[in-house]
Amino acid sequence: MKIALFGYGKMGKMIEQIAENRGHEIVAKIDVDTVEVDFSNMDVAIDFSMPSAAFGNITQCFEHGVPVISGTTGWLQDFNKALARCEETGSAFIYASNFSLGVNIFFELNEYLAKMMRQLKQYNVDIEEIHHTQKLDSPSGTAITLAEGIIANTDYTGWKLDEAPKGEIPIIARRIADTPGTHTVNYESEVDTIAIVHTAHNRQGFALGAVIAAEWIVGKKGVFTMKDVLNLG
Ligand SMILES: NC(=O)C1=CN([C@@H]2O[C@H](COP(=O)(O)OP(=O)(O)OC[C@H]3O[C@@H](n4cnc5c(N)ncnc54)[C@H](OP(=O)(O)O)[C@@H]3O)[C@@H](O)[C@H]2O)C=CC1
Ligand SMILES: O=C(O)C1=N[C@H](C(=O)O)C[C@H](O)C1
Repeated sequence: MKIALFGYGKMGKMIEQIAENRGHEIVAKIDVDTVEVDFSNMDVAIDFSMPSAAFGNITQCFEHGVPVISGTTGWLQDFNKALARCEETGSAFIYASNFSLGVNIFFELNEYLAKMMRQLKQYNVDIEEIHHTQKLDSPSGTAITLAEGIIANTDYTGWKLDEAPKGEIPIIARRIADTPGTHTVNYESEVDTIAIVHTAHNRQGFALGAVIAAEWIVGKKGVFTMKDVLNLG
């Protein structure tokens, strides 16, 4: 498979290694300085770039009929517009705030736990995410997906960074050098705490998930999620 990498930073480089080990060819490494892109020579694009660049990269690929795997976080204000462009152009798209198998299982666990906690008003929930200090967006995309999973299954109506009013979920974002990504969902009562935690030890899980999604999407049309790719839920 011919893969174009939009964004050749920490994740782009890790995806290159894993894709080549699985027999794929990297045909383009598109970065902030790239002047011209040859869209005719790629089977699939994988975008791990920057919040300000993701929407433009993704929609350019759609215009050229190239399916897109998007891992960039922090651009969700344009998400619905991207979905509409995908449908209009007859292209194919997967966005995931986190491509690792472990986190996608964690997302399922989070929703299952939220359903059980719905009636237990003595517990208050919060989410903590810890990432490396180069991270541009806050809270993390993964923390937002976790919050959305709780909101869909309880009476919580929204989330806020740091302090949140009653009925909304506080998300605490910490930045610590060299931390690939740790997410905790905490239910606190006066008598105890129930916590679920996912800790990434490195970036390999994110990159492998993105390459597996790219292998899966070629030849398909429409908007999909990692649940489709991994047959979860
Ligand atoms: N969904 C998931 O599983 C995961 C998502 N992520 C997300 O992926 C994104 C990238 O993460 P990471 O690799 O760590 O970040 P890096 O900062 O290491 O890499 C981002 C790269 O994008 C480049 N870039 C800037 N502008 C453009 C542009 N217009 N087109 C293409 N590339 C551009 C940057 O170039 P330059 O440095 O020259 O500006 C840089 O090389 C982040 O949003 C992060 O949150 C990260 C890990 C897992
Ligand atoms: O920027 C990162 O590094 C990561 N970003 C994603 C996010 O915002 O959730 C996924 C992962 O946690 C690493």
